[in-house]
Amino acid sequence: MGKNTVFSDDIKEIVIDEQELKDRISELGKEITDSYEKDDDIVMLCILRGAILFMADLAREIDLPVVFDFMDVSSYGASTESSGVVRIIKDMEENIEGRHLLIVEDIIDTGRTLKHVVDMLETRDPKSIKVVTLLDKPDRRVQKEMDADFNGFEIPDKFVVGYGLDFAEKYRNLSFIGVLKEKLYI
Ligand SMILES: O=P(O)(O)OC[C@H]1O[C@H](OP(=O)(O)OP(=O)(O)O)[C@H](O)[C@@H]1O
Ligand SMILES: Nc1nc2[nH]cnc2c(=O)[nH]1
Repeated sequence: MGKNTVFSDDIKEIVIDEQELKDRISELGKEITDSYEKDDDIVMLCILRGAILFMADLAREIDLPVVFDFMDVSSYGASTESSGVVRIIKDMEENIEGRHLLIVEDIIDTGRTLKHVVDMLETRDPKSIKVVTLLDKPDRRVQKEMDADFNGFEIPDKFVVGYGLDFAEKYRNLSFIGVLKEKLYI
């Protein structure tokens, strides 16, 4: 398991290891770079808190000038099941009217969080909205139309932690994506 030995006893399974994350994020950076023009005005919006590590690594693989912004949104609380109620805890700061918006998510699960964020930001008249997600759980989608423009990995219907994703705020600093042992959810 290498780093993060403090969590070794908690992990049942590694779903995506550190090298696989690195390689795919590098490819995503190229795909995103190729999808814009060199002089496009792009705001990269990190959806806190889960997407923070992905945003940091992805931004360095995008060969375009980008502006960073952050929005804190929460729907899971300390549970592994979405509450269905999406709360905006902190709005973004940039004015996105007439600019290209790239939303950076760690995971699209039911799609409720993304739907809420996209619907809200569309009213601010950006020139375009694209979404990049590291992980996608298509089997869990409630909001069927909520697919990303760029998608790192499709994963099965398992609650995952690591590389930004938490369970009750823990495990975000794991360098891989994994599944916890069942006893920890009790
Ligand atoms: O597609 P959905 O079912 O809406 O789930 C996806 C959202 O759930 C997680 O956020 P969470 O509310 O756990 O906040 P966090 O990123 O601060 O951990 C994750 O970061 C996504 O934003
Ligand atoms: N940590 C974590 N947060 C999520 N939010 C939606 N799905 C997930 C998941 O599998 N893991």
